[in-house]
Amino acid sequence: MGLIIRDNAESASSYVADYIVDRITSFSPTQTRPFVLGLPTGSSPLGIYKSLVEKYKAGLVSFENVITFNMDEYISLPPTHPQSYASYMHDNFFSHVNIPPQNINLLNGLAPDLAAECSRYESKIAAADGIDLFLAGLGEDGHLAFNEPGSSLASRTRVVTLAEDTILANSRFFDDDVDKVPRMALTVGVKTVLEAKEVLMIVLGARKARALKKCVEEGVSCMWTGSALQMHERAIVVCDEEAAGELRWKTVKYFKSIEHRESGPDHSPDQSLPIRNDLGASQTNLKTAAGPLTPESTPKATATHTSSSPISPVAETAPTLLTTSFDADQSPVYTSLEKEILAQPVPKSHGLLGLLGTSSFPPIESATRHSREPSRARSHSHSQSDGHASDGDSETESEYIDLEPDRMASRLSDAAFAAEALRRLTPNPEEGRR
Ligand SMILES: N[C@@H]1[C@@H](O)[C@H](O)[C@@H](COP(=O)(O)O)O[C@@H]1O
Repeated sequence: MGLIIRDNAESASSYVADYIVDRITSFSPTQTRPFVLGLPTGSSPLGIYKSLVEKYKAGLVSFENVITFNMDEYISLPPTHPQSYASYMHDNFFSHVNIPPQNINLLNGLAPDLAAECSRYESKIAAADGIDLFLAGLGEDGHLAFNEPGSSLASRTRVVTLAEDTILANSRFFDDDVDKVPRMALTVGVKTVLEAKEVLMIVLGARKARALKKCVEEGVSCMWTGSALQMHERAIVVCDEEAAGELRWKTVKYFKSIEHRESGPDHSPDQSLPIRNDLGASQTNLKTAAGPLTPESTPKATATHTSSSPISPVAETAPTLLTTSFDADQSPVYTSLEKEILAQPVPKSHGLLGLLGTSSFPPIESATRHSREPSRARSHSHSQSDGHASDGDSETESEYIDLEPDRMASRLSDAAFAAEALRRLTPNPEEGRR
């Protein structure tokens, strides 16, 4: 899972809008091969819709061959109700762009058979060959779409009962009257979202900080269904500084650093946008653990090994070392990050110690009287208190230090080797200086 942190809601929204436009245009959708976009509602995506409308009006993107599937809808609100998600989508997006009405898919919260409505929706997504990019928001209680705490991570489109927290949070759209908020809804399932080829989640504002922390830094849990994105191989969370407010500094530093490392000082943040490449129109961005690759940072016509496992921020650094790209002379082609890593001195110690770097450990020191004394003292007082003497208890402190090399050398059968061992195992010279 990638995490993009922007200073404020506006720049986070603009990042997402740029990302979506880039995805659609690089896909080059046609009537027979449309781009399938999953869409959310709520206050968080409003800036994204505004920006998409502006880009459409500026001629930067067309929605003519885009099919949309919305995530959820309240049960019992007619589509014309100002707070229905159908109205929301019409007012904020659909009525401002060139998407054909037949390409718009919304759940019908008034359907006579709600279970059949849910099956119809899943079948229609499947018939469209799945969702290419699912844009999502995050509820204050960590919900993804309307998958409230406790929802199965294998859930599909279905009828749900809203949690009290959600009813309270969404009452702001219903004149702050909780009684006006519908109690039930239709929602795509967690699995429906996870089956999208790519997922982008927008998270804005301090009131989402706890949920974001739960979803990014803690384990995958049905109690915070947004955390399920950790299991998606192409999921990116885009948040503002306020939403990032409860993340650990280590997490923030890590995700910001990999963005910087990929873009470098001469590149703008837009460098993190998906690549347009010549590997085929449907080729999605080759995103390494260090963030989406960029045209400049990726040599043309090279294949890059990518990581596909849901891994922790710390573990994610490792796969970036394994680019398997070769130029015409069969020499490896490294990214700037890999060159940086390869330029680092090779650790001198062995195995795991070497991987961790020599500076992580203090130099190994020989045992001294100072370091042995406490354990001896503990052992001695213990034997006195319980009244049982062990073998070693009859030894004095100086006997213990002096006799240890003798005992080890005497176990060697080869006399010459034992003598050599004895010579080496003489007590620490520091002992004599004390
Ligand atoms: N069903 C929607 C969710 O899909 C959305 O993610 C959430 C967040 O809304 P907001 O962005 O207003 O906080 O709101 C509703 O509950």
